[in-house]
Amino acid sequence: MTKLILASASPRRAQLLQQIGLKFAVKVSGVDENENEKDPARLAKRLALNKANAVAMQLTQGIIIAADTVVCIDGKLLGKPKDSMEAKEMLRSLSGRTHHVLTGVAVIDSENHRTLDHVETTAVKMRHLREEEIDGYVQSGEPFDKAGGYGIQGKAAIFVEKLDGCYFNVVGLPLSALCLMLEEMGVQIWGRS
Ligand SMILES: Cc1cn([C@H]2C[C@H](O)[C@@H](COP(=O)(O)OP(=O)(O)OP(=O)(O)O)O2)c(=O)[nH]c1=O
Repeated sequence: MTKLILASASPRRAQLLQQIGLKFAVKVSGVDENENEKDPARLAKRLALNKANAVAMQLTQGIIIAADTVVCIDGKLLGKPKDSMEAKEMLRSLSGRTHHVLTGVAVIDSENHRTLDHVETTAVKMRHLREEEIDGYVQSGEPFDKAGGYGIQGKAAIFVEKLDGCYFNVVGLPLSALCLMLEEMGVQIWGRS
């Protein structure tokens, strides 16, 4: 059976693959995420490809899965906040408005380097956030390893009013799109375990 390798340090991505019953190994790419690209979709795609390629180069067989999630509002990219002040600023900018979450996904067959990529976009509308809610949320520590400074799967669930698109894409891996890519790569999704 073809081996799957998740090129990610994100516990969320591992959990999402586990949720759909896939068995996989984890190999962290360690790629530098500082790319000089302002277009959100191009950035998410490039970083996903960089992560997948970095791991594919170290292997001779197996299908590599990598992803990168970015948050975008008013054409501005929001990465992971570096401190509380930045986390609060991000949340204030998302308050009462709709933003977009884009996840770039790359799937590479390390045997022949055949590559598939995809960018999935989800629109997320947050309700108005009161200043004390922003403070409390930032104090919880949840924002810091997450693009846009929030995790929809955690306490920030109560901030989300409406979502248009794939929920799992916001958490870090668009599962339905990913499975179509894996099938295109010849991976059988059902009956693997
Ligand atoms: C918007 C949002 C992002 N996130 C997370 C998903 C990603 O893990 C993270 C964005 O950072 P990424 O750089 O995409 O991923 P990562 O650094 O966590 O892991 P790796 O590069 O090794 O794969 O933000 C949530 O968990 N929930 C959310 O609601």
